[in-house]
Amino acid sequence: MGSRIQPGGNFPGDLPVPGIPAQPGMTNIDRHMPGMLGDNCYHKLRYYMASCEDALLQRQRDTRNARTAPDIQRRLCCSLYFYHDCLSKVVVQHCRDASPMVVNLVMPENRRREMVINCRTQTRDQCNGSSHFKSVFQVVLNLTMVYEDNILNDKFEPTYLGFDFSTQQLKAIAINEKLEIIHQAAVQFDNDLPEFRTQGGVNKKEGSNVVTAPPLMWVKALDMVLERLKISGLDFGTVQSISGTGQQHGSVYWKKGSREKLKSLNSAKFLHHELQDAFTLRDSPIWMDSSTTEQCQALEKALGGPEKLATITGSRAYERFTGPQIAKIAATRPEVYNATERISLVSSFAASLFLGDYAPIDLSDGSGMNLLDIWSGKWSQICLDATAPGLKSKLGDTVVPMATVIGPISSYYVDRYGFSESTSIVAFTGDNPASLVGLVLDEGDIGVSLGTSDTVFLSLRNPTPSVNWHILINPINPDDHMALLCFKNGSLTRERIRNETAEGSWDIFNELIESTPRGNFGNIGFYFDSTEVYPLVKGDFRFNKFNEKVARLSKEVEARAVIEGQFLRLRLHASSLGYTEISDSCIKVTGGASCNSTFLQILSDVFNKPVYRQTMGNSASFGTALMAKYALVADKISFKEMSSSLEMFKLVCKPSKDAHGIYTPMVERYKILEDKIKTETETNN
Ligand SMILES: Nc1ncnc2c1ncn2[C@@H]1O[C@H](COP(=O)(O)OP(=O)(O)O)[C@@H](O)[C@H]1O
Ligand SMILES: O=C(CO)[C@@H](O)[C@H](O)COP(=O)(O)O
Repeated sequence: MGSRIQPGGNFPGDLPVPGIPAQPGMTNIDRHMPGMLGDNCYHKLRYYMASCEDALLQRQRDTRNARTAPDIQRRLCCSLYFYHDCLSKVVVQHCRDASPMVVNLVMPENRRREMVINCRTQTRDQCNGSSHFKSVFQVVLNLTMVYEDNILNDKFEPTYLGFDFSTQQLKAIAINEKLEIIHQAAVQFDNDLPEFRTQGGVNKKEGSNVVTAPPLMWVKALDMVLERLKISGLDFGTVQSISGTGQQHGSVYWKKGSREKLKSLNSAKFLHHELQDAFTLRDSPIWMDSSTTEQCQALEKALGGPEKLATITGSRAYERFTGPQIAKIAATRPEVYNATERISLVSSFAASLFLGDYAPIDLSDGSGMNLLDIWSGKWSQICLDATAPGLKSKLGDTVVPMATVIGPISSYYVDRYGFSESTSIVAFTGDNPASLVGLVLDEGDIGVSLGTSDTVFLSLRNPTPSVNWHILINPINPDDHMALLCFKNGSLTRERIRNETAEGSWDIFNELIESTPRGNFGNIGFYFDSTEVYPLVKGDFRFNKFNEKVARLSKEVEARAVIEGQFLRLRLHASSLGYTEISDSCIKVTGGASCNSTFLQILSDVFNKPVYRQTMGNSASFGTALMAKYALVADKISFKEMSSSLEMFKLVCKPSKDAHGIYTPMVERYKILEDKIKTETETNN
C-alpha cells in the first residue's frame, strides 16, 4: 500500500469534481499549517489515508446501483461522510492529538469542497441514523464554510477574546471592534470532563471542609474550549488580544522546572499532555474551602488583630483567601511547598497558559489573598512573613493592573491553532472584578452575581476598610477600589431545594414560588450546604412568623424561603456597604441564575430597586473581552468612552408597590435570626 504514494506525487483522492479543478495532493495542512502535526505523523497519515480513499472510491462506484437522483445524491454524500469518518480514525490512531479541526485540515481540498457544495442538506444521520457523528459532520461543514468565507475570500475582522475559568465551567467570548459578541463557547467540568469526577466543578473531601479542583482539568478544558471556539467559526488569526478571569482565591502550585516547560510547549501535543507533570499539588484549594481557621487566627494575631489586617489588605483573614491557604500548605506539607517554583491564582495560572511563562498576578485578584497592601499595590512584607517563608519569590515580585499587556501569545497557539504571533496577552483577573467591568457599573449601582456563589459588589472611591466586607483594588482604575460581599451557598443550594421540592425543574420550582405570597406568610429559611462565609455555619434552619424554629415547611413555602432568605441576606449585608433604599440606583444582575425572572422579581422586591439584566451573556468573560480590547487602546481613551456605545441592559423587574412594607421589617427579623443561629453554633462548638 505504501508504494502507491510517492513523495511529492499525486494523492489518490484528487479525483476531478465537476466544475472544480483538481488540486493534486494539496491539503490544507500543506497550504496553511505546515508542520502542525509534526513530520512523522504527517507522513504516516498520507500513507494510511490511501485506504480511506479506496473505500471512498468503492462507495462511489456503488452509487451506480441507486435508482433515483436523490438516492444517488444521498449515497454520494454518505460516501464522503464515511471517508471523513475513516480519516478521523487514521488521525486518532496515528497522531494522538486528533480533533475535528485536524481531520478537516487533512481532508483534500477537492473533497471538502465536494462535501460543502453537494451535502449542505444531507446530514450524516440520514446515512445510518447515528446521531453520534452528527455534530462532527456539522463541524466539518461549519469549518469548511468558515474557511471559504474567511480565508478564501480574505475577510478580516479584528476580534478580542475573554475567558472565564469559573467554578463550574470554562466560558469563552469573542467580541469584535463594535464590542458585539460574535462567538461563544463553554466547557462544563462535570459533564464534559467526567474523568475528573467533580461535582459542580469541585471535589469535596468527605467529613472535612477541604474543597479542591484539579488544575489539569482546567488545562484540559482550555484544549476543549479552543476547539469549540474554532468549531463555532472563530478564525484565531483575527484575535488581537486575550484576557480572562478565574474564580477568586484558588491557588495553583507549579513544580520546579515548569517555567521551562511552559516556554517550550510542543504544539503537536495537547496542552494537558504537555502539563501533566507540571504541578506539585494535583488538587488546588479553591474558594469553597474553609479548612484554614487555624491559619486565619494565626495571621490576624501576627498582624495585631482582624481590623489591622483589614486595614492593610482590605479584608480580615478569611478561610478561602489565598494567604491562609498557602500558610496551611507550607505548614502541613512542607515538601510540596519547597518543591513549588511558583504559586499562581487561578486567573494568573490561566494567563500563564496563554503566555507560555509565569504570568503576574493582577492587583484586583491579588486583593483577595490577605497578602497585598491595597493602598500601595505591593505585597505586604509583614503579611508575607506571617504566611510562609520565601513567599515573595514564589508569587512573583510584581503585581500589575488589569489593563496591562503582559506579553505576546505563546508560539504553541500560533503553531497549533493559527493565532497571530502578535496576539497580546492582557493580565487576567478574578471573576468578580471582571463582572464589575462587564456590568459597566455606574457610581452607586449595585452588581449582584447569582453564580455558584452569590456576590454583591460596587465601585468605591474612598473606601473604609471593615471586618465585614472585602475591599479590592478596582480593575478599571487601580487608584479606585471596589467592595465585595460573597456568600458560598448560592446556586448549588438553590438546586438542592429545587430537586427536593420540584422534581429538578426550574419551571415547577418557579410555579411553586409564585403560588405563595411575598413575605411567605412570615416564614424565613437559612440553607447552608457548606459552611457559610458569614456566619460560619452549616445546615438548614427554618423559622415561622413568631421566630420559632420549625422542622419543615411545605414545598411551596420552602421554595420561596430559600430564595427570599438568600436575597434578604444580600440586602442585610449590602447595607453595611452603603446600600440604602432611598437612592435612585439600580441593581445590575449577572450569573447563571440571573436568567430566572421569578428570582429577579423577588430580588427587586427585597431590595426595593429596579433590576436590570445584562444582555451580553456572562459578564465575567464579557468583561475580560472588553479589557482585552481596552488594554490596547488605554493610552488613547478611557474605559467609559470605549464602552459608552454599549446598550446591554434590559429592565426586567420593578419593585412591587407593597415591597417596602413587607421586606424592610423582614430584613430586621433576618438579622435577629442570623445572630441567633451564629450564637447557637458557637455555643455548641
Ligand atoms: N433557569 C435557571 N434558574 C435558576 N438558576 C439557574 C438557571 N439556569 C442556570 N442556573 C444556575 O446557574 C448556575 C451556574 O451559574 P454560573 O454563573 O454559570 O456559575 P459559575 O460562573 O460559578 O461557574 C447553576 O449552578 C444553576 O443552578
Ligand atoms: O469567593 C468568591 C469571591 O470572594 C467567589 O465569588 C468566587 O470568585 C467564585 O465565583 P463564582 O464561580 O461563584 O462566580
